[in-house]
Amino acid sequence: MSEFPKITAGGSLLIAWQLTDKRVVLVGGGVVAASRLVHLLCADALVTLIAPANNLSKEVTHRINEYAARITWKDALYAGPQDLEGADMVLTAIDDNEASIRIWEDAKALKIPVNVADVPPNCDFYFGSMIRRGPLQVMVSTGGKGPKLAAMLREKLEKALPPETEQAIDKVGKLRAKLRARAPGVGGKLGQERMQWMTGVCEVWSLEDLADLDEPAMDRLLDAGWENRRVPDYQTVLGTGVWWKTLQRQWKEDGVRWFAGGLLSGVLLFALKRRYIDQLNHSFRNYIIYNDTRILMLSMDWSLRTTLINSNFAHAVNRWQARASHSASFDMRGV
Ligand SMILES: C[C@@]1(CC(=O)O)C2=NC(=C\c3[nH]c(c(CCC(=O)O)c3CC(=O)O)Cc3[nH]c(c(CC(=O)O)c3CCC(=O)O)/C=C3\N/C(=C\2)[C@@H](CCC(=O)O)[C@]3(C)CC(=O)O)/[C@H]1CCC(=O)O
Ligand SMILES: NC(=O)c1ccc[n+]([C@@H]2O[C@H](COP(=O)([O-])OP(=O)(O)OC[C@H]3O[C@@H](n4cnc5c(N)ncnc54)[C@H](O)[C@@H]3O)[C@@H](O)[C@H]2O)c1
Repeated sequence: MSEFPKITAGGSLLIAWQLTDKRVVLVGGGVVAASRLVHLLCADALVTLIAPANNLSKEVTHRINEYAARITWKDALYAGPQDLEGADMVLTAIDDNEASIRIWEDAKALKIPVNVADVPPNCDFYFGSMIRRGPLQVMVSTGGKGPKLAAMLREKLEKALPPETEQAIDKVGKLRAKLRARAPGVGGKLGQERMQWMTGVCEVWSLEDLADLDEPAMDRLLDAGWENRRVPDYQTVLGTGVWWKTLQRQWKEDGVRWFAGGLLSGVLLFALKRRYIDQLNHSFRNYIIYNDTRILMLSMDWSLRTTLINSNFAHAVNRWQARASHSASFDMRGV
């Protein structure tokens, strides 16, 4: 058994190719070309699109207009190697096999990396199924074995990503830039310390904590943490503000349940009040005193109480009994 990880050969090299302002020639104007165009524009490439006007897909037409500054459109069929001059990458997505093979050969002669959609032997690199969440990009590749499965797995992974992923990455990016401003330079002891400290923050702070970082909190984290070469936790950096944050988070997570719970308790309380409290209230207010005995009368209305107090008691009780017999429950207690 080796202490080093076992190598699984036969895969692809998955890399994040930097295409900003590099020239990419894309041949074809159908739906596949449209999806290639999206990937290229997301990577800030400069695109030369070669495709005749008569078969342009709606999306490709839309992109040409939307990104006029980034896309140079040649309304023509692929003409030969001169079309590839100065390109850093070539992509084809056309329904003409022979033309595809010619483009592949021309690109090879010019040593330009090329992808011929759906023709694995004519690809220096394959596309994969992509997740894009702000700065986060995930590519699922099955090494050409099952593109549809790749797309389905991508959907599963997408659902598994925590919602604060994007923000957390953005905030870490800002924090790292601030850290570099305080401790500039490449390599050396300072570089080691910087990396150790950043690693510590990422390990100690949850994605949610990181996503919550604002400018002042970043400065406090750097003042208290980096300057002393230690990693304070979220609570320490936020101070008393942590209570407010916790409340906000719980509201975000559980707000709907809180609201429903509140509503339910309200309704329950209201019902209870009507059923018991009102009755009690009523009974305590509606007593009469007869021969020094306080007589409580439940569910007795005000008019009857007034009658009882103001008139002959026996007469009133008779009236009350008459009412009680077909309406309220009653109770008479000496208190
Ligand atoms: C991931 C994705 C990215 C993209 O292209 O942007 C992509 N194909 C996608 C969809 C897709 N492609 C096909 C189907 C039909 C169902 C099926 O066959 O499964 C579906 C499903 C659908 O359409 O839903 C047909 C197909 N594709 C290739 C062949 C040729 C062959 O296998 O020999 C054939 C058969 C043609 C035939 O039978 O005649 C070849 C390639 N397709 C690749 C990428 C590369 C390897 C990716 C990997 O390693 O997984 C590779 C090698 C080269 C390349 O094109 O770069 C995109 C999903 C985007 C998304 O939705 O997320
Ligand atoms: N990898 C994938 O995800 C995937 C999925 C489906 C299809 N495909 C393959 O990709 C290719 C394109 O698919 P599509 O659905 O976009 O096709 P499509 O028929 O919609 O479009 C083909 C485009 O290529 C253009 N074209 C044809 N010959 C040309 C040439 N010599 N020069 C310049 N432009 C030319 C046409 O004018 C048209 O705009 C097909 O070979 C298809 O099998 C790949």
